[in-house]
Amino acid sequence: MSTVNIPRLDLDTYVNGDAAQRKQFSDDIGKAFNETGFVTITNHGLSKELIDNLYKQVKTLFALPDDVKSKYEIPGLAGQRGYTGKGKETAKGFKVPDLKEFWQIGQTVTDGDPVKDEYPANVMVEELPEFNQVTLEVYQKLETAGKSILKAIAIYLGLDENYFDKHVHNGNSILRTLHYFGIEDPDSLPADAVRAGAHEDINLITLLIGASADGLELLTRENTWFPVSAHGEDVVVNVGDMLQRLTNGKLKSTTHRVVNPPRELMKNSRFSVPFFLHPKSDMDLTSLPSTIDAEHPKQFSDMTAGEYLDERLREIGLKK
Ligand SMILES: O=C(O)CCC(=O)C(=O)O
Ligand SMILES: [Fe+2]
Repeated sequence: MSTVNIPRLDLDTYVNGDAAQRKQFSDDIGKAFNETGFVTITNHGLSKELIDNLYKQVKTLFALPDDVKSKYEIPGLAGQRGYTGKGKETAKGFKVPDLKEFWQIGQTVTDGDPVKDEYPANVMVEELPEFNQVTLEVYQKLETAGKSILKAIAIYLGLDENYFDKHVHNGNSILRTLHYFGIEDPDSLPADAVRAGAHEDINLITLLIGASADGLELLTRENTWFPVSAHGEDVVVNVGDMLQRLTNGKLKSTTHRVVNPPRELMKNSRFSVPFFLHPKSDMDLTSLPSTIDAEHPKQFSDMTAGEYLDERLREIGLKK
């Protein structure tokens, strides 16, 4: 039997709870991140209206003609802002690109902040002012939820509750709106073409809206695929490689993928919106000494978040 512990946790019990509720949340998320690397979260601060409007905007964006979208595909940005077209991202170790197109929004930093010059400006969709406005609001709300989750994780790790704050303040996080496009003729595809090939996320944690649509699966410790499904507006949260490195593998960056639907449903699109919570590039990802002992020898080389991101963007074909 596979050990698949994906608890459904109420973030409000951490943010506004009493000491016992906060401790319970932190224990529960820590345990799940140690076993399976995934939880689902309720009361994350995004209303149903906001999520519905987000999806409305995302569908409108991807329905724009390809020549309009490609005007927002900006060379030199490694897909980190604006549009990335079909066939551009290939999961590490795969030959055939994923069956998706996406749009990425990054951090908004006020003038005068030292990281201002590190980040490219966001790309605005001229045709859809509401897309720009709604995605900015979603970015900020998911960032706030993510910061609270990192506080609970810090406590689980025996660190100061505010350990992550200075690293994620003005961090290099990305909101990705994703379209897995419909395929009219599945026979035209290479045999191994999938919506999203098996991969691990690069960042600290990922908050995903939209796993209510089928397709997302995680790889269990027994090497079997297990479907991840969220209720309604719940947000799925998983550990990324940066947090796994920092904790010497105590928190698991679990491999996941998005499978193709049955053949007769291949013509239907799927949309999803992950928020990849990144620290600033100068965060040291060297494993915490408390996570290294005789039973758990050091697994990873010492790197900063910026060095690690650069290496990974090259591996997935976004950076040349
Ligand atoms: O579309 C999904 O459900 C998951 C997307 C994902 O894993 C990713 O973009 O890293
Ligand atoms: Fe992912």
